Amino acid sequence: MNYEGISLSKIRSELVRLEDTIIFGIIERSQFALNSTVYKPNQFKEIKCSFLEYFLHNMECVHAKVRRYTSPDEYPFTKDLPEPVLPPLDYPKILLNINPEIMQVYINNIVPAITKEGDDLNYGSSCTKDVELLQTISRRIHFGKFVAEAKFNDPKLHDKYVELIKNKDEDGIMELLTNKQVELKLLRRLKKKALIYGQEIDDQDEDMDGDGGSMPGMRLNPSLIADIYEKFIIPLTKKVEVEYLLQRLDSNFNSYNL
Ligand SMILES: O=C(O)C(=O)C[C@]1(C(=O)O)C=C[C@@H](O)C=C1
Repeated sequence: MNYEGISLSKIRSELVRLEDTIIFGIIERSQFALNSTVYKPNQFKEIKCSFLEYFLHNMECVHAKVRRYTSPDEYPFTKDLPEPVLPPLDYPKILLNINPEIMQVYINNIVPAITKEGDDLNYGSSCTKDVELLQTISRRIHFGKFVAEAKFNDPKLHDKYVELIKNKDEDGIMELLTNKQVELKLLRRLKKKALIYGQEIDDQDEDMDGDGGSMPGMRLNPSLIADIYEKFIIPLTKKVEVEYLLQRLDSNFNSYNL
């Protein structure tokens, strides 16, 4: 993906599109039990790390070979990955990967909130869904770098950001980049989307006899997605924005050319 010339409104529309992928990812993962075995090390013969890390590392090896992690919006969760077999592309390399923190939040807070406790032995299926969801959440959160660059380039705010960055004023940067109205709109939209996407649609819901029909069943609690965004996804995106901006005036910093 090429980010040159991309505006804050275009970046926000990509964040809106990613919401749909995250909601469906959550619905998909929630059909399996918590399966905590897959998140603990040394559970299976010959696998010292957790089954999820083993699964992720194997997938990321293939993706690294096809240059996935040279793209500015893709970060791996595991280390010791092979070099790409494709020639490198000329992207600025920003050293800002909060995937270790995203992984902790995912295992300790998100999975327990979206699944039922217990073990249904669907380890491979659970991890397939975990990997898809983790990658999308990570992409969404690291998009904070583009949001931050767009805000830094806003002529009305630029000088203020420069001053705050020079003073290393993290709280001031956080306050300036926060847009409560955008956050509230986002949380309202997520509740609506979760209500619609989370419905069980079956033939019996059709109101053929005109008696008003019955309420459709829900695949998840409609406020769950908004809660996850409010408690984890938005704060981590803002953390990425602050960390990006704190590096923004370093002499060796290669910014995105938005
Ligand atoms: O859209 C923005 O301005 C962002 O910075 C992104 C985001 C978010 O994570 O959705 C984060 C901080 C703002 O307060 C509003 C929304």
